[in-house]
Amino acid sequence: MILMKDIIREGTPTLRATAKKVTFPASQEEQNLGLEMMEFLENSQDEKIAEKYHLRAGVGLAAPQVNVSKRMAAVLVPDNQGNIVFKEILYNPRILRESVKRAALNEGEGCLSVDRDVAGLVVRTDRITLEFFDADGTRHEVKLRDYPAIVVQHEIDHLNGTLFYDHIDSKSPFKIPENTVIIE
Ligand SMILES: OCN(O)CCCc1ccccc1
Ligand code: NI
Repeated sequence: MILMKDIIREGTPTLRATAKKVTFPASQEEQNLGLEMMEFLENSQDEKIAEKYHLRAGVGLAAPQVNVSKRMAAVLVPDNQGNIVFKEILYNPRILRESVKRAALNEGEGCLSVDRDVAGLVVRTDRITLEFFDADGTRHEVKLRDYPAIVVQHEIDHLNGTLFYDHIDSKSPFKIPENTVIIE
């Protein structure tokens, strides 16, 4: 199982690298990694298991975070009632369309690879059309908005070596740009 010790932190080069596309069908190793990343998210969101294994709660995990520079990520997004609204293992995720409207989480963002709080709004796209492939190479296209869309953008950033705080306006971190919805 993936533990916090397996998650690389700032300063580890892979976190700033551009990850490589997966070719299909994904190898057994790539399929196992996808499932292990999803298992980590489920464990991290289970109070008892998270406490037992000292896991930080995560709603997403990208392969570069476990030092594998491949374009794959797992997302497990709950709503405010704890019901899962988006659960996928994404291979070669790609944003096809972005709304003009922007969105940011009211409380900012964090990252399992960043062991410090970085305050400020992370302004992203409110609605996206996402293309991704599953382990068999089957193409999927889904429309996402608000929190699930924010999480997917955070994970795709990891595949391009971008971290959430790269988006924060250091001069005025809490300024709300035009046409931006704040998500509680
Ligand atoms: O890369 C995933 N990870 O660092 C866990 C945190 C994910 C995440 C946190 C806040 C907003 C969007 C996504
Ligand atoms: Ni992250």
